[in-house]
Amino acid sequence: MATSRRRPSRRPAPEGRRRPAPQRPAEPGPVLELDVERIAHGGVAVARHDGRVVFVADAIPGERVRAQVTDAARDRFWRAETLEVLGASPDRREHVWAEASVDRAPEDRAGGAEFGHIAMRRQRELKAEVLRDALARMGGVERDVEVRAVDPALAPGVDVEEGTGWRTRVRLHVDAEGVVGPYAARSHRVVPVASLPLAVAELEEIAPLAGGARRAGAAAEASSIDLVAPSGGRAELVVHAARDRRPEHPPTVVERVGDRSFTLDRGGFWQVHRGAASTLTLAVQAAIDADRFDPDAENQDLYGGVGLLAAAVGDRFGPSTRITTVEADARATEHAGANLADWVGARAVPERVDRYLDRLAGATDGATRGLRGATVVLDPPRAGAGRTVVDRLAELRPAQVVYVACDPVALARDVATFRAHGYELETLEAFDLFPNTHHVEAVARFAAIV
Ligand SMILES: C[S@@+](CC[C@H](N)C(=O)[O-])C[C@H]1O[C@@H](n2cnc3c(N)ncnc32)[C@H](O)[C@@H]1O
Repeated sequence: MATSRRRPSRRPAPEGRRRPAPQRPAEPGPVLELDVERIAHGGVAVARHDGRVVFVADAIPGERVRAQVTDAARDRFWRAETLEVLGASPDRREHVWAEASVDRAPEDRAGGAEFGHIAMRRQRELKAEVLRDALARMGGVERDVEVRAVDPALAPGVDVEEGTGWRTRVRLHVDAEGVVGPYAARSHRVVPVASLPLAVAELEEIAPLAGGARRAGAAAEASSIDLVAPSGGRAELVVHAARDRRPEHPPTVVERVGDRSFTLDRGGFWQVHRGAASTLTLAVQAAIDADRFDPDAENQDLYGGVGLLAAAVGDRFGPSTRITTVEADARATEHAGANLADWVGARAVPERVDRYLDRLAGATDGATRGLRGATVVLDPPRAGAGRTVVDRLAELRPAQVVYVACDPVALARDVATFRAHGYELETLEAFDLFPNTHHVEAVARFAAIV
């Protein structure tokens, strides 16, 4: 039922869509009472109004909510934000982050904790549902999957029960008035906050929150502040100006995973949850089928970062295991080379994965034996490996591919491409590496069946 209209707000395209449709200006619509049916990819729930799908934020399947339509520009679906919960789910709880609570006006809700109002067990069930649906709809695979909490033994200091205290990297923004905070959900408006419950304790201590920004040295020209808590060193606060260039020799930090140390640029990629690197190390090691593993084949760690997963493979199968880690970022590759230096069989190649595979496919000089019999670990960014890379990789016929995925829809698309090449999804594990958000990490194994 339509009762009122509110000011327009800019909405990002739904996550997981590879190429967003050309941006249309959001058109605010009515306030509706909605019965929420199920969860969708991207952390929003699905309801219907007059036969039209409405994606509604901050709601739980089974609830009845009063919601403001914030974008009614399309015929096919609208977007809305919960204003009031009229019939609460038994899984609704007080938000773990007061500043992200549904009790606040939607434009004042801090972003980055869009599941924080849902009981942890239900959060994981919803993530499993999204993964299952995506695999069925886009990957053509019916697969039941459980999303598992991080083992507390792998994540010291993290409150696994509450899903708090896990973020080792946080970016805060600084607006024109010098206000420091996260962006509000679904916008680029900076929201001042008094706490960062998802961050590890060391970061909460040094974060310049609730008016402390200028004290902490956020100069007038600062545009963002990065908080970094490496496991092998002190937590650091880094202030960036809008026109900062990446220094030629950026400062480095050390991360420890079991007995290993990894050096990386302070602003370089590292798995964000305090227990993520260990969880993925164990998951990748477990996913590799030892019967299909050949230590002398041209094994690959594609999208390798600073060599975390190449090390996982080597630690399982021995230091003479041949493995090439391929990474587009030259600095990360340099670190990977050094991090894996004590390994006879490891090398690091600074190249884009698509070009690297093209080169392998074209090699006719005997310099490579191709990927026949090889094991490939594939850990692409959120958009997934994509058709070009999966086509090329599958044509090179590795024995098995262990795919680490942080986006269910991108994974499901790539599943379909692998299957079209005769690779079947054999195993699938999922981990809650981003508690209180909608994100989920999956580790899948594909093997050539034809
Ligand atoms: C999800 S991270 C995984 C890194 C590493 N496996 C780890 O767990 O630490 C993805 C990595 O892929 C790199 N990357 C992004 N696009 C790439 C491309 N086209 N070719 C090679 N590497 C790429 C990024 O720089 C990033 O280090």
